[in-house]
Amino acid sequence: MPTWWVKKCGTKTKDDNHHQNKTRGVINTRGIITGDNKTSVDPPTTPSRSTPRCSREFAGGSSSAFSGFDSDSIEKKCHPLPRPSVSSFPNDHVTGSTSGSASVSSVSSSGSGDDHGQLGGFSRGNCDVKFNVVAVPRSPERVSPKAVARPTSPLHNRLSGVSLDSSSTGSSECHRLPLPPTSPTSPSAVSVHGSRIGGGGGSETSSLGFSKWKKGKFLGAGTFGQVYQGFNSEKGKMCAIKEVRVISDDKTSKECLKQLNQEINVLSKLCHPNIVQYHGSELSEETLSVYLEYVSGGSIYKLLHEYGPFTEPVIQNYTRQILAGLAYLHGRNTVHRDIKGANILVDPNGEIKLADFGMAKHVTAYSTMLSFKGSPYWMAPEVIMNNNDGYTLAVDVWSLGCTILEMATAKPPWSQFEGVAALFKIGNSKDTPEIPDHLSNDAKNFIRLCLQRSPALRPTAFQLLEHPFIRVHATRVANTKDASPRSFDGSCTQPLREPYRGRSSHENYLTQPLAVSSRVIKNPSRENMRAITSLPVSPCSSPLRQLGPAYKSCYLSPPHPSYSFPGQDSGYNPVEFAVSPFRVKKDAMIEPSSFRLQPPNSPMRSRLV
Ligand SMILES: Nc1ncnc2c1ncn2[C@@H]1O[C@H](COP(=O)(O)OP(=O)(O)OP(=O)(O)O)[C@@H](O)[C@H]1O
Repeated sequence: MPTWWVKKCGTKTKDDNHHQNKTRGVINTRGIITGDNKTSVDPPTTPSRSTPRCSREFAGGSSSAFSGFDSDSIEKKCHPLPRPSVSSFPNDHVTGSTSGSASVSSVSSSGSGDDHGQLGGFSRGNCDVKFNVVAVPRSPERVSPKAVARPTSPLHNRLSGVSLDSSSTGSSECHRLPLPPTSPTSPSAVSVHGSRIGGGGGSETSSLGFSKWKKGKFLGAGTFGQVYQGFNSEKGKMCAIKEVRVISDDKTSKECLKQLNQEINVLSKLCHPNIVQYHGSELSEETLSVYLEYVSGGSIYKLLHEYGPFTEPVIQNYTRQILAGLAYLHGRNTVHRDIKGANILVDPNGEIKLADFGMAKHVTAYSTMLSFKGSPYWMAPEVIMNNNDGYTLAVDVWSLGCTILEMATAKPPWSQFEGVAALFKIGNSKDTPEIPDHLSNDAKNFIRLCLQRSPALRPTAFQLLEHPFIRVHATRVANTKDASPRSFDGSCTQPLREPYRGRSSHENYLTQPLAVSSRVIKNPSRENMRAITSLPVSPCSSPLRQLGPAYKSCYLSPPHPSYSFPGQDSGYNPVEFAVSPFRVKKDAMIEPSSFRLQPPNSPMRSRLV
């Protein structure tokens, strides 16, 4: 074990943990909601939410302002829906549009507009394929091929009044267009924008220009939209279609669009075997749809819910892959901000796919995030105690530690605490979550490293790839002659695919992280953290420090899972977060009961008001 692991570990004994546990109070569970089990529910036919279920941010005012998509950072730049751009594709890319339709580019995850260019050289099958958000005509008779050549096009009239300014993006590159679904519920999706989708299968647009992608069964509802299976009846390929209804004068819709747009902006630049692949997006008169790689196994949360805690080899295997995805993401100075079991998908071969990038954010060397985003139980202390200090990529490392505990126990850490009590415990105590005794020393050490309260002390995702807990497993996989997946026990799953051009081996991929442009991000030090503290004041600070007006319009992330087991009072109350307003009042720190339960069908999961 490298010495720095030991140094960083801040070795804790079992007794320490035991002592910490004794100091905790336990607040009972008040209810359970379904998480991924939402899939069994019929999808809503309308957005129906009068308020966002959860925007997962505390940034003031952002929930209602579609202009200025992201109010969370000091960058203060928008995350616009892409604006129309000239369509200059060859024949196989665009076959029709209307006077009211537009091909619009999706660029810039954060408005910072820097280093994404480095993605250009990477490819994973279909990764060189880019798509646009496409405004689709409402009815077929309005299709006019001439419209395709327009240099600009008005945005969808449903989005009038909504700032979709993308001037900050500075991109005018043309993207290939996605295949829109033809759906019984989406009669407008008749304009065809041919492109490859789902792994470089070439154009899947019929000669008539009609999409072969059909919206299929409802997979589940997230905070900001519904997810359906998509099927191409010609190719037999599947995708996941994430959909948000477009209602221009509806705050919920705006918030959902903002969030989905954020996801498009980030995902469209990523290409990695452990990150759900973005295929394209499409704006119709009624919906904004995002086409994603379909991952049929469901989320880690769902697996935990159905099968119980994972064994250590599985945890090792999954953690290695999550880390690989995170290292790639962080190498692009992008932070996920909502790492948790519910946002990590597993394919039938046990391959991990990070998903749900609605919270993801690009950070630069000169900026950091100051808003309050994420899911409470997986949230890093510095996020909760966001007292103008800001935070960086290390928040994902903390959340990874929480996710490992989640995999080991089928509960998130701190689940014995409710609402503000949990936030307080994470943000304002010196405790660390209990680490199950049955885990190996390597696993415990790894978790402790991730859960160091000081973000500066947390290893980076790159460094963690070298940890014995990961290395042992990675070596075992690399040495496996028959690399095909044989079992689901974590010991013999498919090795990571070659993700980048020019990289020759899995080992190489694991051990040679991409260049990180920011010193702050690559190896956050105290010095860097000090630099961060000099940044402008956050519009929204910690809910534990200042329970004032700044929290109006701020939202907490839904802690998706309903971890509760027979005879077990976890204290983790998903209802609080999943369906009820999460009200933080001045007395909330003292009186957790100020979190009020809402009717189960309440549209909003959690919200600070
Ligand atoms: N690419 C995908 N392939 C298969 N299923 C998916 C895919 N993306 C999402 N899902 C499923 O769709 C459902 C909704 O996912 P979504 O990411 O919108 O929200 P979530 O992560 O469940 O919740 P939240 O947005 O509140 O974090 C989940 O059950 C998820 O497992």
